[in-house]
Amino acid sequence: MEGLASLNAPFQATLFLSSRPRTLNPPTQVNSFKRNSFSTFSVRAQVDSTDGSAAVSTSGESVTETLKIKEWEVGMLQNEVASSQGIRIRRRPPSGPPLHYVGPFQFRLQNEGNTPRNILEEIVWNKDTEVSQLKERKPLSVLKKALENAPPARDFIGALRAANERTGLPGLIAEVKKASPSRGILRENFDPVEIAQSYEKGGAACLSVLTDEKYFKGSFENLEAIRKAGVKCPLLCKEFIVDAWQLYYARTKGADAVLLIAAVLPDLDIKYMIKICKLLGLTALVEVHDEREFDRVLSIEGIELIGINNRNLETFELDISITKKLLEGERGKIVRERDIIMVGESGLFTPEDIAYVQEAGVRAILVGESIVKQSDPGKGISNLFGKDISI
Ligand SMILES: O=P(O)(O)OC[C@@H](O)[C@@H](O)c1c[nH]c2ccccc12
Repeated sequence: MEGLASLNAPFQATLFLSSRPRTLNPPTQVNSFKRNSFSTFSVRAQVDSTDGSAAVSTSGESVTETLKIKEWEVGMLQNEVASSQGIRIRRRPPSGPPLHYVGPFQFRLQNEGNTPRNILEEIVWNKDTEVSQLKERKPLSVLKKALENAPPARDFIGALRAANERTGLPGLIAEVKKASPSRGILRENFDPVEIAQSYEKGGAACLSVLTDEKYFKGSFENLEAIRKAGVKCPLLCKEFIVDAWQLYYARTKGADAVLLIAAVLPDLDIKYMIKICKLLGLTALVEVHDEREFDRVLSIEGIELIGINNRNLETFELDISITKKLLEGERGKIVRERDIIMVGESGLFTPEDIAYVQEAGVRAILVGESIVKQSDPGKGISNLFGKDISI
């Protein structure tokens, strides 16, 4: 039978036999964990079983178990809300997939519901775990104190507008990027501060610094070091934000802007996070990849900066005509009327690419691979634009 991979019965069995009341079992139907088949029936089944457990349990472990089941229920309901907004990326329930029992054996079935369906989902699930661990070490109260010593936030959008006006070309957000899951290692000899300084000299308006370690080989140390080295370009913290705590964390590390990905965050989360960004002086770059995400984001009040990612983060497919397609017609008109700055992201390599996305309506671009791979990244900027934009 497929999926009995993580059967860890012998060890768990002792635990189970010694203290676990049988009535604590979460619903055993495997399908109930699948987002789309999460039926009212299965909710009721869990509630019944947890109620039952409360009645019989006196031990601490039972209470923990009950809480875990409740957390799991909330996680599933959050996924339902996200799904209704067309978000395909599911959030992992905080306590992980439910356990199943056969006699004294306890195991987890690997199935569609508890295995990430694509790389973006895997990254987000991993980030959820990572953030909950970091949060324990640095609770919000600690971060709020640390904010007092954070360097002041700088005007990210102002820098992009100024560069666009000065050069007549899209303002450049140059990305300090060592690797990516789709391209592997981009640069072996990677000195983040040197790269950042070279970008600044080459005429970048802002910088983007990847902070995800596991998939992009980035770090918050890189962000902090670049800020501390005196680089004047405002800094985007390029992270997978799943929790408002990360906004505070990014600010304490010297970020001036953060990325919010519409494929990951439901509308309410984006609205809430934009409010917190404003409180902290952070600029939010909200990223979209298709019409539905773009429409959702356009309906949110206070949006000033939207990125169109030409790369699909679920499949890695790259197509720069996405920027053009999304800015055609009514959406482009709304953007111009509201003076929203659009950023063309990913897959830009040549002066022709730049001209193409500029023609489509972007006033800024976000570029990593094509410039970070050059031995002199600052010169890479001149190659990208077909001219020196530092003067
Ligand atoms: O290296 P490229 O193709 O020039 O892409 C840069 C940037 O757009 C890309 O890194 C990116 C855009 N949105 C993201 C979200 C997460 C991780 C990475 C990204």
